Amino acid sequence: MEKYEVVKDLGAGNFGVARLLRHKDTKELVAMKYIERGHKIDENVAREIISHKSLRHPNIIRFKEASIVSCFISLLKNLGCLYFCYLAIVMEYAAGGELFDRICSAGRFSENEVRHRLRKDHGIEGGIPVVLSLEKPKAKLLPFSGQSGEEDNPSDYQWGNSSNILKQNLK
Ligand SMILES: Nc1ncnc2c1ncn2[C@@H]1O[C@H](COP(=O)(O)OP(=O)(O)OP(=O)(O)O)[C@@H](O)[C@H]1O
Repeated sequence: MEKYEVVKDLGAGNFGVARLLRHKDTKELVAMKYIERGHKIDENVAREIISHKSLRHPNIIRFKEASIVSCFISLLKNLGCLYFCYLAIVMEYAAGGELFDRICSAGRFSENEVRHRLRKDHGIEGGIPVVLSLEKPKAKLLPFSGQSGEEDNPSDYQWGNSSNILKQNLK
């Protein structure tokens, strides 16, 4: 992980924080997600990593690598140190931000826009019935590589919880 330098914090989720990093040699931007863990990665996490690693699709954020990082934090007055251990997952950076924020600022998307997005980004033709049957998607989706750096490209965003938001708006 020494090959990356920190650019900025991206945000925090339920399980950890994400940071934007730059590869020191190639200058490639990546997102790194830190999840606090014990010494071992249990077999469920290992299975998640293996399945994410095997996903290769232009609409799915690309998994790059994972490793364990650890640090000691000194306590005051020689009380000793605390040891923290994190699972660090390096993945493709989605430069366009959160779809959730776009929905919030747009208020709601028109049916045409939803249809267009589902067809373009998810490859879903019969859009709305399929969205209504979706629970939270298992993977974060984006249409094409998020590394274009084009902040204004509405395609390069995280879908995260968006199917739930769409469900609420379409009721
Ligand atoms: N690959 C990425 N590219 C760009 N930004 C990202 C990426 N992954 C995470 N982020 C940013 O970091 C924030 C935290 O991400 P994280 O995946 O930890 O949580 P989340 O998706 O918001 O929620 P949850 O914990 O339920 O998965 C996100 O809200 C997003 O803004």
